[in-house]
Amino acid sequence: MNKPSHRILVMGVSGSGKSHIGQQLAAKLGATFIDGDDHHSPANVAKMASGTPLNDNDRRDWLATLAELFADHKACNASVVIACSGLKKRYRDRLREADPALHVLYLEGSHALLRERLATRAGHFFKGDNMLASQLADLEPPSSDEAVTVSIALSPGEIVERFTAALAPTLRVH
Ligand SMILES: Nc1ncnc2c1ncn2[C@@H]1O[C@H](COP(=O)(O)OP(=O)(O)O)[C@@H](O)[C@H]1O
Ligand SMILES: O=C(O)[C@H](O)[C@@H](O)[C@H](O)[C@H](O)COP(=O)(O)O
Repeated sequence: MNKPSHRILVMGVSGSGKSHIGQQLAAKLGATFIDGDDHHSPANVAKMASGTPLNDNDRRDWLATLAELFADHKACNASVVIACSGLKKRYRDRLREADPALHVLYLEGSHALLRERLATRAGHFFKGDNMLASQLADLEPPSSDEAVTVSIALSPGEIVERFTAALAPTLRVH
């Protein structure tokens, strides 16, 4: 029998720690980590770099690409963690088309703490509070049925621990 594999979405607005936590989670699970940011089109990157938030239309092809990555890993019975804002329910539904058993970790934080985290992060194309405010406006937080929600005020290690503990029965983490 194949060993179990898992597809995991780490979601939240910019600055919530998706990349940082996603990498640690993937390392703990022996999964591949993919940063959704690396799959934006040049047009999307240019738009964000100019300080303009993305809209549904801009995100459509990007989500299709990430869904394909989930599907490819599922087809190979390979575990993968993808960091992607996944702000709206329908965006997550789009990703779940690739794997109905998709696990979701939602990183929840206050506007003040998110702003602080973004202010201390260097060398990233994301621009400013205007985009953070727009992402918070777009955000449709997942219900407890859809995701494990963990506060970003906790340490990265604790966040990973809480998520893996919540999913222990299905993830078979040792
Ligand atoms: N739980 C945490 N505690 C403290 N700092 C964190 C935590 N999670 C992430 N960070 C830091 O916050 C900043 C934003 O994290 P990042 O992973 O880039 O967020 P995102 O990918 O969601 O935009 C980074 O400098 C990162 O090192
Ligand atoms: O849905 C969105 O609008 C995108 O996810 C996007 O705007 C993202 O937030 C940026 O690529 C910044 O990257 P981080 O979210 O990693 O800061």
